[in-house]
Amino acid sequence: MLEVEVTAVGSAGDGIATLGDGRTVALPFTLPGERVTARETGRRGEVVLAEAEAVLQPGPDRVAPPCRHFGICGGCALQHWAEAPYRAWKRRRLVEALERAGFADAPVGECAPCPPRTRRRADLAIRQVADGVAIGFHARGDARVVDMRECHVLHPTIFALLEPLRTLVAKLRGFRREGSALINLLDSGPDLLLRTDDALTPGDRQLLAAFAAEHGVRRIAWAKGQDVPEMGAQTGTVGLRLGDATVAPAPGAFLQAAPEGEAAIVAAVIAGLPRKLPAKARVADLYAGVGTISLPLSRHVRVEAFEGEAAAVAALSAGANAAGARVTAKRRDLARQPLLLPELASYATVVLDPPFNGAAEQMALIARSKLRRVIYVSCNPAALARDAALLRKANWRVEAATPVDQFLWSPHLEAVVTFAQA
Ligand SMILES: C[S@@+](CC[C@H](N)C(=O)[O-])C[C@H]1O[C@@H](n2cnc3c(N)ncnc32)[C@H](O)[C@@H]1O
Repeated sequence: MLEVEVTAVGSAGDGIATLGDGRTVALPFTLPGERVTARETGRRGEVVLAEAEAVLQPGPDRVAPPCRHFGICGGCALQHWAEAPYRAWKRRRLVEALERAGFADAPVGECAPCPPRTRRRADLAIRQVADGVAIGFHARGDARVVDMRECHVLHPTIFALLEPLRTLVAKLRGFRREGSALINLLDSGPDLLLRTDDALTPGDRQLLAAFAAEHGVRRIAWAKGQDVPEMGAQTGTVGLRLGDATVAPAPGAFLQAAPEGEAAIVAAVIAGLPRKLPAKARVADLYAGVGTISLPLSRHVRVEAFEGEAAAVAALSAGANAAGARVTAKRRDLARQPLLLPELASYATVVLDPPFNGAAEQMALIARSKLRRVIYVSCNPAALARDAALLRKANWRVEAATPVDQFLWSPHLEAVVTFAQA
């Protein structure tokens, strides 16, 4: 048994303390200023992992977590922390990422909040359990599924589908032991991608159709395991408003996790544009998805969007064309075929919003380019630090940096950073 004083919160959201012999110990659900007793549970590299047994002296910023599943559910790590220090910690994560890249004293703004119950995209696990069907996020640290009876991050429209989904899945012959439900809340209502572990029967398909009609779900796509999804039931068209266009994302398409987060990202990107843009100027939006950034950006400037997924390119092109938006979308694998120096030179600015692992190949070229300005949207401070270090070496500076708390109560951080040539 250890007795330690917690001094900080680390990047995974765990309290951090230093042992007498100088080793670092990570203690989930503890906070700075707390004295706790703890049991050692393992190692992560040099770090000792431990679970707090008792909080001998609670910290000044400890609050009652609102959710009954907190501590068990893997969705949230920090509900026990008061809002102001929690948000200051999220901002600090961006400060530290930029410091690691070599940008000390970067102008980092306040953290843009996303309120509870605004998450519009949920990837939920489904399991057969002793007394029925469980649906929810995975438990913290293991593969169990938390059968969510409340959730303070999901939009209420998504949460309201969970109980009827339990009933539906329990009746499906095509469900045996496990599956998943990816729900995107579009402007046309919830859009469901259901995966089960066996083939659907004709009776199952009727059940899906009845579910869609009863619960206002315009489209249910279905797949066995990781197969390509097929249509399970459709009662109408799906749509999501982006800028002046309406797009129809494919089932399970990437969307920013919360509309408030999306609005903060788009506002920070637009604020990062050069003040004067010639009439013929073009901006490249890399890793454009269905056009979350391209479409609102096209109100200000002509946009060329690049994206690796064919379905996203098709959705973006169709939406942009129907609305007459100034966006052309092209499919391109930016890891294998990053934009080359002459291509980069043709843009007034490049915006990029890469996946979790960042954009090493593309950033190496951007760092060597004649571009004067790059706006980087990041969902992973570690990848941002690696990618930004390439710009630092090439003498760029940070003009603005905005942390966005898109994943409330989790350790994840979204950020928008505008870099300019020094
Ligand atoms: C974080 S999402 C951003 C999407 C979009 N900007 C948005 O805000 O909705 C990353 C996008 O990068 C795409 N992507 C991943 N790897 C890629 C690659 N090698 N080349 C091009 N696009 C890729 C994904 O399909 C996804 O749409």
